[in-house]
Amino acid sequence: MVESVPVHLPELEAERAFLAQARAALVRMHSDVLVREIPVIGGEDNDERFTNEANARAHQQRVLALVDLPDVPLFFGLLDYEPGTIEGIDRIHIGRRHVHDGNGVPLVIDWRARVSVPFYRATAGDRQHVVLRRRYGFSDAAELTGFEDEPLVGAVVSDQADAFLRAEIERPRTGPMRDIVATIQPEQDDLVRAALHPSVCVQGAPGTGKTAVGLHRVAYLLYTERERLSRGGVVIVGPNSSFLSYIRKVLPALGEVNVRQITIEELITHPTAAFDEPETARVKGDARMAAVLERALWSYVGTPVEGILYSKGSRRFRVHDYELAEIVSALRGSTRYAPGRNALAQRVAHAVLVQMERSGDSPDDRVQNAVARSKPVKDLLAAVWPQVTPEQVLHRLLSDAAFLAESAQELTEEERTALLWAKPARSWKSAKWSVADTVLLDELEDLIERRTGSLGHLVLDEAQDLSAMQLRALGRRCRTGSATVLGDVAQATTPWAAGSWDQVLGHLGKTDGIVAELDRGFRVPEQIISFAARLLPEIAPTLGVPTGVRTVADALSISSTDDLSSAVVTACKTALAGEGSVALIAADAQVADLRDALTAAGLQPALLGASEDAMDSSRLVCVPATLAKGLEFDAVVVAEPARIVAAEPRGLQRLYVVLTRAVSGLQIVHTEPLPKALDR
Ligand SMILES: Nc1ncnc2c1ncn2[C@@H]1O[C@H](COP(=O)(O)OP(=O)(O)OP(=O)(O)O)[C@@H](O)[C@H]1O
Repeated sequence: MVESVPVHLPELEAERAFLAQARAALVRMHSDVLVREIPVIGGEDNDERFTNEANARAHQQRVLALVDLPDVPLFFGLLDYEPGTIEGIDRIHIGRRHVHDGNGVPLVIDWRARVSVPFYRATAGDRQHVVLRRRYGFSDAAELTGFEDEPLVGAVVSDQADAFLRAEIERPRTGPMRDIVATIQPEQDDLVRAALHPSVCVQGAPGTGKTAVGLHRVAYLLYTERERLSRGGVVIVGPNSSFLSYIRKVLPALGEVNVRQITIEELITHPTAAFDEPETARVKGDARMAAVLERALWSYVGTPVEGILYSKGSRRFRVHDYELAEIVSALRGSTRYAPGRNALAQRVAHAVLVQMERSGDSPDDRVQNAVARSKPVKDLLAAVWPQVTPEQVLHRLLSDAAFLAESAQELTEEERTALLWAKPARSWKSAKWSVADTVLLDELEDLIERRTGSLGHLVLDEAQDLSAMQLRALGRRCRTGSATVLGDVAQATTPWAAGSWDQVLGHLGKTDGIVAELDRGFRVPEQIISFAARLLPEIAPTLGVPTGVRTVADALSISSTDDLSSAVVTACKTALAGEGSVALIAADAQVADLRDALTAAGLQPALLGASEDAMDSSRLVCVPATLAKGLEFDAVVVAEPARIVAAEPRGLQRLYVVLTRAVSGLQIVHTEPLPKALDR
């Protein structure tokens, strides 16, 4: 959104009048929906209640989607088509949603519609029937301030789009992330508009627009596949609540209010009360754990050593041990654990029924069910196919070294030792589970009884940090749906990260997914990205060096000092003299002291993670390094890189994340030497 674009005034006035007309039309559309009666089906059975609730929900969402957000411009672009290309109209305004007048004549066309595509894709060489593209500038209050025309025929000025993009990227940040719908780039548009199936996986350097692409893709898919997706729903999984809070406004601004944005812990809803050492968490997240859990669970199924005797009146029916053994062995592994148990009871009952028939009876299903529930059969089940809970199996696995050794042949002895609890809880009921444990419990749950239902679409942001077992748990929730997987292997900070993107897709159960790469960095100025990229040979040697699309004068400064606090205060004051958001990022353990120093200097910094709206409430935010992922600020001050590196096993990756958060300027302040890779 460019604020001052020189334009011919009467035409600007006409555009303003059109904007006012479109706004009035949207208000009317909103009030039409508001007063429209929601159809109610009579009756109180479950189907009718479900339909009535679904209708009410759909109505509510439609009402919300039509709210005119005062600070979001209703359109951002315009296309003039060659006459006759589209029936009835040659000129379309493109906006975040569709607006029509009282007669159904479109005033603003949704950016997701097919006729809007050339706004993002047409070039002088491939005009797609477009003769002119117009881009509008708005003030922060969404007032139309100007526009810029890009003719695609005749004398073509080629750098206008770039200037517009640059202005849009550099518009000072206040509060949460905003949409990029006015300036989506062609390589991003390819991914945004990719079909629902197969799944898409995007590897991209910092600031290449992965998160933006994921969010706009969701909006696009909800537009083209609303019916299909409304059944299973769409979920976006992000790394933590600060990140989710940062992205929360993008989809509503695009008119999509019905997408859950949550962390993986919120998706796998098992309470946690324990923490793992990194090596323990790594082993628990390893794909080999799937086989370990499967073996552990099935080891509960034994071999019958004696037959059973079923009595009915004075008659006795016997099923021999070898017959039982045959039934058990046929069932073992051919179904999930719980249905296998039920099937065992039914097959044994059937064997009894066959004998009853042979002796002249004609028993029916009810008799078979009665036999399946009888004491001899129950005793058999308890002995050879006992009922188990995920908690029981995992508790035994993590506390019983012999059981673990038997179940976990694929792990090394050191890995098994890392798994065993130092002080096991007495019973599975009192066990305290860690985050990694809850994922194992989730796997066991599915081995016992298949999870039903599937999301329509799942977006995984910062997916490079997920473990194989987490990916399996996520994939189970989206068995028939598709996924958008976003990440950067150079930013993998967890010791349990699953590995290459092909492996990630494999664990997720989406082996048909396509892997694409974004390599133009929009956020970070070239000088900063090439400085941060000095770390790449150490942290991700296979990745190419990213490029920045912009250079910014004096974007990077590095100062060595004896007094960290006062140097940080000075750097933050310098940054605050500019426009937009400012972050101080430091090792988690140093944040409190530095924040005190900033407060003492009268700067009133907010603390990220302390409240939902930390990034909305103050221009200056103190950010613990472990929460910086996915975020961005106009200016960033990084304190003591060496401490950030020393704080964790993948400290260099963390530093790479931290160094790539700035849109305009990065100041590095240090007392200790910089990490070797940077200090060239
Ligand atoms: N086409 C675009 N037009 C305008 N701004 C863009 C465009 N693409 C990306 N940006 C901006 O660049 C910044 C980085 O985008 P985003 O956060 O999506 O990148 P990312 O690849 O997810 O980064 P990271 O790896 O650091 O999480 C955002 O401010 C985004 O709005």
